[in-house]
Amino acid sequence: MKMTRKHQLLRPIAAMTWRTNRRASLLVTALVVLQAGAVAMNGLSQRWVIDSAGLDTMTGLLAAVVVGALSHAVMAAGGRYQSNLQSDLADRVDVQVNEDVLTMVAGVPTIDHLERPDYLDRISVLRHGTRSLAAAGWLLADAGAAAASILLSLWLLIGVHPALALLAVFAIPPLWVASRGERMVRQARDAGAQHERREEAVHDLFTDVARNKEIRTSRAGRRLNDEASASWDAWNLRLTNAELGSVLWQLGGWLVYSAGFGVTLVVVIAMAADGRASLGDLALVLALGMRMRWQVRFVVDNFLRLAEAGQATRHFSWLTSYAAQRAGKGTVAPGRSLHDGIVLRDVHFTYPGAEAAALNAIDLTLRPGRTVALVGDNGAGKTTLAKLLTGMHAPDTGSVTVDGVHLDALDVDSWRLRTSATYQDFVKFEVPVSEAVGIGRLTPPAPPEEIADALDRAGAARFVDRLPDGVDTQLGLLHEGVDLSHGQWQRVALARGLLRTDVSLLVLDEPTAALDPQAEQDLYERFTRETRANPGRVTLLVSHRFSTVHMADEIVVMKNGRVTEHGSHAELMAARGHYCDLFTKQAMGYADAGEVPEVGQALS
Ligand SMILES: Nc1ncnc2c1ncn2[C@@H]1O[C@H](COP(=O)(O)OP(=O)(O)OP(=O)(O)O)[C@@H](O)[C@H]1O
Repeated sequence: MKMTRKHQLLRPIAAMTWRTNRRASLLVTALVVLQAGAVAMNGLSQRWVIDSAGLDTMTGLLAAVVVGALSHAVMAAGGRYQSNLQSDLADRVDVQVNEDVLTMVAGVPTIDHLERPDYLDRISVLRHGTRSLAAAGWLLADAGAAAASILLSLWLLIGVHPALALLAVFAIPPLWVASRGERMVRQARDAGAQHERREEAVHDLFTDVARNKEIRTSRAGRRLNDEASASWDAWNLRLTNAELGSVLWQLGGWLVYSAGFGVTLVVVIAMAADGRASLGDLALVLALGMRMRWQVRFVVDNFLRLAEAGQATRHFSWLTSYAAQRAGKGTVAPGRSLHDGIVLRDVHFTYPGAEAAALNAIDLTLRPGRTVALVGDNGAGKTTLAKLLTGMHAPDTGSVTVDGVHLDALDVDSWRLRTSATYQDFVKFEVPVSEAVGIGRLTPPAPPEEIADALDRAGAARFVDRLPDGVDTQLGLLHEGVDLSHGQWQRVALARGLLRTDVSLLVLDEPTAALDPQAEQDLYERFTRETRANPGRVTLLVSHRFSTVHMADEIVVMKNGRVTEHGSHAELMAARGHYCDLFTKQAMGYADAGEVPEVGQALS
């Protein structure tokens, strides 16, 4: 990673630390600077003490003892106090960095980063590394102070004999091998992120009631766990090997330093023996040499931790620039009422890593005031198209425009204000019913009458009235609430999607998959009537049931990512194509079961 990028990130981290606690930040900075001088002063005082020992005057000895005591106090007590303060500050900044990461992850308008394994790996490594990232500024300051202290020590050593500067050369191998070892560990950690995610995902399977049922039935629990554990163990072995390799390299580096220090001592002892150096000089070299070993070690350790922070820093920088790149261009979405509608021109889209395109050459105009039904077999591309329209994905080529403005040029928040959607993989919010529905409002809280209206339009009012506390009933077993049937949960999700009525685009992606065909048809008829009364809105109904969408103003049939038929029910029936074929089969089936009586009329 380039230094400039690191600096770009260190600045906000430093600013966050400063904002968190100014007094503590100032105190720690002062202690860092003091520490840098204390080591050299300590060595120097030892020389003064020894050199003053033979003299008549006590003043020099006293001054040396005071300097020595002070520097020792700064190193011992100050060091501990400083590290406690630093750790406390880093903890608080960690919370802030974590929040920033989550805000960025959630703030990226598209969802590609949540579907791509390589991006998920980066986010996972970053989320595990926020603590080291938060401490990065102090690590750098400490390493800088230690480096300054080493230079000061060197200057004092050169005062004894210039050749003693060679001790600095022996400090290079430990630094160099530390960097090499760190690279090995970092690569192993990056490579293992997917195993870590997998292990976590498997553990989640065991604690989630809904998924746990399936695992128990299929008795797949042990196998899944064994597989995830095996892949985790393999990665752990690789990480342990890398860490062991790193330690061996460091051991080699320290052996070189120790040998150099030994040679230095022999030289100074020889100098003292023939009178070219005093006993004080010998004490100084001994003290500084020992301290320098400690200081180099400190720089190395900080460097290793800084490199770990660097790994998180790289991913943080990536996320920051990715989020900035993906941010809306700032054009505010056109007014609530659409005029020209939403136009897709030659839209192609392939999921990252997928071989086949999910959408292929889509040309479609969704006109305001109309309900458009999107039908097709499983995997036809219906949900993908819905996700493109709500801005979750951007087309690879082609364009999506809203009243003539390109969707990727729109301010995403303003477009989200104009859209509402219910997806087939809805969320079961375990909160009171009113909140589970009220979350659908962008500026909470939702007034009770709006919630009641949404529940009514979603066909949920009746069963909610029967709940122990009506709309105040706590949902879900997690908080000792009431669990609902899957269809009831789906109706609550639908009410959430229907809460906002001032939208330009309403996407209902199989919102009724858990309901019977008759209930689905009733709801679809209602949405179609509502949209006709709302001439500035487009409602997109996604369904794989051909028989329940015949009332829509337009029906779009999709197959293998392409639009194969498009028109009104009557037009498509007259064309006698795929739609006519499947509609007839499905409608007949339901009519035989007496579920969708209107279908008979529609067929005739
Ligand atoms: N996140 C994803 N990553 C890779 N491929 C995906 C992803 N989501 C969907 N696909 C693929 O894209 C194609 C279209 O999927 P899509 O979910 O849009 O179909 P659909 O018509 O909504 O199907 P269904 O009726 O089953 O919901 C499928 O081949 C599917 O495998």
